Amino acid sequence: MSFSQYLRKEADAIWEASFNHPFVKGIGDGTLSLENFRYYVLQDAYYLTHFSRVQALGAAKATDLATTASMAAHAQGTNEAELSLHENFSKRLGITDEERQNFKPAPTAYAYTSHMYRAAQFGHLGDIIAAILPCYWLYYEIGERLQECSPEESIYKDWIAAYGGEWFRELVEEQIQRLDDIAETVTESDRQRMKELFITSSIYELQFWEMAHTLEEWPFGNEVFQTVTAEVGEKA
Ligand SMILES: Cc1ncc(CN)c(N)n1
Repeated sequence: MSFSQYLRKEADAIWEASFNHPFVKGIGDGTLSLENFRYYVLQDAYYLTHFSRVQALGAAKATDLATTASMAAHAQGTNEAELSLHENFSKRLGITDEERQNFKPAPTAYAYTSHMYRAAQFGHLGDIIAAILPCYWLYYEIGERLQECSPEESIYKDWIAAYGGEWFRELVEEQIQRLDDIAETVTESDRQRMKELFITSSIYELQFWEMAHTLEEWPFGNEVFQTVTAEVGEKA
């Protein structure tokens, strides 16, 4: 069994919980409220901005130029494909510039992106791929499972089409192969750490649906968070 197949098996119960989450089911059958999807789009734009930076950190940590170029292309792809999909959704959902400017990441979005930066800061490329792979792979499997669904809301149709599409499958397969190649050359303790990063990201993926389902907020209000984002110059 390849390392990626092993990780997929270990994460199976967590992924099943994502497949069955009311937010995901609601996209498929069209019952998800647009208020929740709107909240998700704002949080996900923040998430993807940082995801793209982590991909770029992966490019910097690669030990050969071909991998650097490929990881940099992935970072650009996140920007061009996924963030532009969100641009499109934002227009259709009437998200204003003011809303974007006043946006604050919810606790889960902040924690998940911080987790990925942690992998990038302390790990090697294998750690980065392990931490970002559920983001690719889980969404692809969700897109595939929802292919047969035909929700009335066109935004949900477009979301399903994007993640179940061929372009996304190729990206996912490339990163799975990269993880397996790296896993063959590293130590058992590296593989154990990579597994933990993969499982933790899988849990955060599940939490991300829950965050959007409950419109999660900071316990003492977003103001507490204002200084943190201002200090590091974060933008959604
Ligand atoms: C939280 C999250 N995870 C994954 C994806 C798919 N790249 C996404 N858009 N957002």
